[in-house]
Amino acid sequence: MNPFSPRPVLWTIAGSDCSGGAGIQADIKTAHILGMEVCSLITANTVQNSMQLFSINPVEVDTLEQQFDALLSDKTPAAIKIGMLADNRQLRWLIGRLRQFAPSNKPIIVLDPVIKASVGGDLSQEALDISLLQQLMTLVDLITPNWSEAQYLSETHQKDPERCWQSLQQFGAQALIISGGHGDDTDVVIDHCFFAEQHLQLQSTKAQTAYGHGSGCTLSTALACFLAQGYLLRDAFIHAQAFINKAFSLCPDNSDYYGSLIQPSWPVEKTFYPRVINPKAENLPAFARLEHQYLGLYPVVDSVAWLEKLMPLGIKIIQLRLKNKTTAELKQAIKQAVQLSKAYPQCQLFINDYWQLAIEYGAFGVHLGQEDLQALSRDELHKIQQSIRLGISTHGAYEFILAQQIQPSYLAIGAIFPTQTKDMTGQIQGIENLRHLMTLRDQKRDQQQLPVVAIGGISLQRAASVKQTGVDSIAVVTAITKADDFKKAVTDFQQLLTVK
Ligand SMILES: Cc1ncc(COP(=O)(O)OP(=O)(O)O)c(N)n1
Ligand SMILES: Cc1ncsc1CCOP(=O)(O)O
Ligand SMILES: [Mg+2]
Repeated sequence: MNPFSPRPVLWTIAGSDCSGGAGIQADIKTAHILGMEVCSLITANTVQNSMQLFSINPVEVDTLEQQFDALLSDKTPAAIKIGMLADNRQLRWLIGRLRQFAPSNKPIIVLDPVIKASVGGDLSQEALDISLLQQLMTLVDLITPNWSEAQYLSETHQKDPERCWQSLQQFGAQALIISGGHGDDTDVVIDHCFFAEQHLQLQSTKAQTAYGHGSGCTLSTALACFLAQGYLLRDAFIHAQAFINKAFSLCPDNSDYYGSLIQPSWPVEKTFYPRVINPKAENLPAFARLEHQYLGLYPVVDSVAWLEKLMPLGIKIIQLRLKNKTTAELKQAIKQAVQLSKAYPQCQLFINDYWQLAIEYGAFGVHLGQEDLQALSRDELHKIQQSIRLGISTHGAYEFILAQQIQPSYLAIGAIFPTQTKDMTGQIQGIENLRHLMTLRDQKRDQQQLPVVAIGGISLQRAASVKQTGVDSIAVVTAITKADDFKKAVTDFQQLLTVK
């Protein structure tokens, strides 16, 4: 992060915890360390310590109203995190204010519906009206209750994540993250993330420490920060969980003293990232390896004619990416491509999308995207594993970690830069993110690391900065197919990629 570039603004609307661990104090520490500028609207000035909540002391709605107006004119929020609300007057006021945001300039809003203090005791002066809470829920992008709050809000009273989500969705919630940190006796913690039809689950090792005061507020604020910085929800989910895991790792083991969470730094190291729960990949053998770890230039082309022009140029990996073709055209092209590749044994031919045809005609491998993978059954994935190599597209940390668990032959990360070739809205990674993803690569298996390919908007000028991140290959479409002189473009890329 460049310390001189303006930081996006986060507003936290929450209570002050005079003991410093939770509430506004946790939010400010978290948002600051995650690169945000923080503004605070304090709903109550609580009196509490590590053992007990003594009093709440709500702030007048009129003060909150003045603060809201004062900030709106010069500290426009990229995100608002809502924590403790002290009474129904505050709740009603906030619903009214959030409704005034026009859809075009509405900030990301994350609601942490804190109802009980972790030291015990209700955090509201009066019981918050459940129907008002449910109205508030419809105005936010994400809610982050713990288990007891999720059951209360969803009126399910069961520890069943799917049922909680179904019920909250009916009340109008758009996305839900239930952190599994509270309650269970097992050594692992499962966190659930729901949005639309998706249910993502992350598994972490349970922290052996009593230092957890403020973990709920920290998680919720970290999520708001990552979302404000443009991460998709699935990536905000996994980064925020890694951030919390690292925070717990900094706290003393098995301490009797009930202390506050220690907010760590970002970016977070691989060891703190959770496992993605993915039954399809469970106990699947690793896919066959590529023949070279270092691959260099990886042209992705849309015809056999291009393969004919490029294969003789000393390329080690190439892809046939056919779109909008009839079955007959696909069969003919894939068959010809495989025949052609026999004359260039050093060149590993991948077929995009059409795994059955790639297997049928004996291609070296197949490249599949996330949607293709989701459509596959476990048996089909196993069949591909038995027959051919597999490359997988990933777009961000969640998919990168998920795809590594499948142990494919290589992984692609994209789009690194904006591209004209494919609609990648919301999925542009940038160099910094690519660099961080490279640190999340698994340990070597039999002396070899999983090869990583970068793709998307990579020109010759941009290739040097991509190479510096440590990727094993750079995949390009237009930098070759739209070059004035494709042979020169190939040579230039190859030179740049082979120089140490
Ligand atoms: C090397 C490489 N990386 C990514 C892709 C994209 O694959 P996918 O996500 O399946 O999208 P389509 O290419 O099918 O549009 C790729 N083809 N190659
Ligand atoms: C297929 C694909 N997948 C992610 S970006 C991309 C297109 C890459 O094309 P270009 O190199 O022209 O940007
Ligand atoms: Mg595809």
